[in-house]
Amino acid sequence: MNKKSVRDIDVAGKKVFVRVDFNVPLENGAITDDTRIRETLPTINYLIEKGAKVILASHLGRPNGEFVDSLRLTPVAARLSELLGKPVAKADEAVGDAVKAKADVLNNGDVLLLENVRFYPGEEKNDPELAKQFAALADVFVNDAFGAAHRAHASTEGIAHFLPAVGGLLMEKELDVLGKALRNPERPFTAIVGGSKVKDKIGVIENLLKIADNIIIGGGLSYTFLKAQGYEIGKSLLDKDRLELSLSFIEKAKESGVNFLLPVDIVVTDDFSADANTQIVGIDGIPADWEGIDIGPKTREIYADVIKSSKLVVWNGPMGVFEIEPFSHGTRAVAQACAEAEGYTVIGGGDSAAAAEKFGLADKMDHISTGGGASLEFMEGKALPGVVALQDK
Ligand SMILES: Nc1ncnc2c1ncn2[C@@H]1O[C@H](COP(=O)(O)OP(=O)(O)OP(=O)(O)O)[C@@H](O)[C@H]1O
Ligand SMILES: O=C(O)[C@H](O)COP(=O)(O)O
Repeated sequence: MNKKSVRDIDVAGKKVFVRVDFNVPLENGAITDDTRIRETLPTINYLIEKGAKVILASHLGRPNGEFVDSLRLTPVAARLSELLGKPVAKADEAVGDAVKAKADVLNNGDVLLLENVRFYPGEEKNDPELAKQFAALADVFVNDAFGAAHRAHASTEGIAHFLPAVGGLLMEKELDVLGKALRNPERPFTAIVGGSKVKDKIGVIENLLKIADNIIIGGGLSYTFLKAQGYEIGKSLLDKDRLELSLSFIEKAKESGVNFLLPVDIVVTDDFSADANTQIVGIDGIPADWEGIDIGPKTREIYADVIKSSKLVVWNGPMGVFEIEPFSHGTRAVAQACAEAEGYTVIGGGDSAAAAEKFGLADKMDHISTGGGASLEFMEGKALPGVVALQDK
């Protein structure tokens, strides 16, 4: 990282405002995956050991500038306290006199978690007034929220204009791993792009065409590419505004010698449910009233071979509707191949990370990013505002 990190500054006795990404999945108020909390422990423990007064801030969900009780950070404070093995004070607001009073009585090594920063309309607007109020709570700003680094918000970007600003250890790790992978990739470098949002993934494919040796396309994304080549895709997902662009990627890959892999067979279904009828068809055999839901067995084999013989694999987006068991085989095969690959495997957050976890293969991957959208924007080659705002080394 060409930005200063928490290791480059003196934090002893200082109040440190640490922006973390504790945007964890909740079900009936219980945290169902605490990865994002666990991944911030190195930074928090480092600050505790150095005698800093740690003030943590995060968003949770999208409350749109209003106080929403179900999106309070109370369960997160409890889980963090368990993980740290020490009490974590919790504020019911993120700014104001009551919060300031709580911050002012912290002893060295104490931890305070502020309330959800998105309860304030100024957060997502990057309002300098709100950023100033956050800054007034502390002496130093540490950004460890890689998952929110693509957002220019008051607690991720704005605050950095009012306090000395450095990166946390998770931020440093994410940028180093993803940066090293993409800037100087070990070859063959294989990028796997799946999922359902064609619009969101187009940018990443465009950038990958410049750096990858193999690009594997799967999931809902594939059908726009198949349709662009003239195949019938039935009721499968389609982004009809991006047909030409998809075709141009296939052409560009040919010109630049990139191996651009699309499915050769497909699992199709007549209904989006576990007990629906399914068939395996070639790409020229999708029935007009059925939809593609997973990659077929031949495709799985081809993709797995390419993945296993790669030196670097970066994966973003499932190969099919893996949440429904009969349509999970393609994603499972790709996850298994990543786990078995000799090379370095990086998962770009979001659903692919959830899939690897579900199949019990997460610990076989070399790096699972805590950023979904953030890792995607990073892979697109875009600057992340939460990183740009930090002090240069
Ligand atoms: N053939 C398909 N038809 C419809 N939906 C699909 C298909 N293949 C995969 N999906 C769905 O795509 C969703 C994930 O798509 P998305 O583009 O959000 O990827 P992602 O990996 O979550 O991205 P991010 O990592 O940025 O969060 C999954 O819920 C999956 O069920
Ligand atoms: O989950 C994420 O990708 C981050 O926490 C950012 O959340 P957002 O998409 O609501 O800004």
